Amino acid sequence: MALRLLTKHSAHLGAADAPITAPAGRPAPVRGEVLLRTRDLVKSYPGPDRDLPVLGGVDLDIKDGEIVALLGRSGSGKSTLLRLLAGLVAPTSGEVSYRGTPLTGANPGTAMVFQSFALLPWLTVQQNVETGLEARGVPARERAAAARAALDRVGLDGFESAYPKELSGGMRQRVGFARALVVRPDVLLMDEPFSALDVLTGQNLRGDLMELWAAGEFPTRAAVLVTHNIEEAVTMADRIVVLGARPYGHITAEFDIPLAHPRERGTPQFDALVDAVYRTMTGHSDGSARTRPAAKPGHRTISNTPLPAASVDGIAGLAELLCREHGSADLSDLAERLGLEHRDLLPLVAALDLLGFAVVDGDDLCLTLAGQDFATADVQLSKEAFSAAALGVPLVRLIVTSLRHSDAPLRAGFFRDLLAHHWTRERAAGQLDTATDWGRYAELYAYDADREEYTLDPAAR
Ligand SMILES: Nc1ncnc2c1ncn2[C@@H]1O[C@H](COP(=O)(O)OP(=O)(O)OP(=O)(O)O)[C@@H](O)[C@H]1O
Repeated sequence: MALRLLTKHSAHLGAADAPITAPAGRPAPVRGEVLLRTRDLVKSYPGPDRDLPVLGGVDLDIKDGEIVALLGRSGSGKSTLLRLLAGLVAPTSGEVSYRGTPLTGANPGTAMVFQSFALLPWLTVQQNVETGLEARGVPARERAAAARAALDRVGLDGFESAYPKELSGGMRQRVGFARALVVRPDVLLMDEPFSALDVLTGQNLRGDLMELWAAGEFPTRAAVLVTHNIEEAVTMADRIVVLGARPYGHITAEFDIPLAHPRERGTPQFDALVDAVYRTMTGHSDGSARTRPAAKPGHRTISNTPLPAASVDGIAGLAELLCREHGSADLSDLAERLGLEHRDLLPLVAALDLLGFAVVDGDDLCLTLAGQDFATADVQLSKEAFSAAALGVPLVRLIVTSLRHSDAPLRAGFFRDLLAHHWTRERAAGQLDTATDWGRYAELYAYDADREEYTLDPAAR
């Protein structure tokens, strides 16, 4: 379903159909003017015994005319930053301002599109779109016309009286976009808006939106997109901001994307940008002129070495694949051949790197000798290679040494609490799951899931 470009085809002529000029009461647009600004933005959430930092000292400007993509590993604070820009959560310290005025509540210049669509199931499509305007006190008649126009704009003319459950995922997200665009926000904030859609539906919606944007018919002045998908970011954004997670969310790199729209995957410039961003996100960038590489980790501790969500099976699968590729492979090629997104490979690549089984060299992932042993030796030797590597991982080592100093089994809660000094409960639990899987396979310790207890394997004494 293609979006209709209202100014050319619409039968409805309401407030939302007007050509894009400054809405009444707003200053006239100035290309490049800073619309949103954060300075030294810090956000922490309360932890069990101290505050857990999520974002530390973020300085970001969103300017008139640009689409900015926020990329970063899970937990780097992308969604938190978006919610701070929307004024939906308050900073712990530092400032968010809209057109020079510090926010004290919800940002009047933004509207949000959510991954989960967030439609109200008991309201019709038309009523869902009107909610945004209702909250801003727009009179009923004007509201109805603007909502119809916004629905037409996103290709949903004729679905006004349908309920969300009657629509496909792609159509529901079109309603999500109509609801945000109907208020003609200065800055549209999008939190992984395509990731709940199947690939083709997402591609179609993305293409339609970019068509409107390129034609200057998008009723917003700027947009911020949170995504995990590097190709999506390179397709849509004028600028990509990469957030790093250690020890808390901060900007590690920025990339300008100077390509004209529509952008084609597979062109050398497009692929080079995807690779450069990918290298930065995996922490192995020699970088573009604007890239600041992440600080080198020093001594490894549980606070600076989070475990990726990678199972032994997944790690072995990737190592075996590399063996079949004669020990190394171009990561972009590999992801494409496997039909994966770049991000799907990231935890496995991080795990191979952490275990010393592979190194990232430029665009290539290369097995080390230890990695070859792990992938090719018989089961016992492969386990031994894994066990030796796992003992170099701080959390696994902590569990083993704690058990060696204890005569009795140790509770998982003990390690969760230690991790919770540095990570949120959710991330601590995820890391402990990985450490459990790795240590069990390595025959370092056993884990009783019912009792939530670790016991040292006799061989590891
Ligand atoms: N309301 C909250 N209370 C406590 N911790 C929170 C809250 N919201 C987010 N966090 C924590 O802040 C960290 C950053 O979360 P956020 O959702 O912003 O990251 P993200 O980069 O968007 O992650 P993802 O890509 O997985 O969505 C996470 O560790 C998360 O558990």
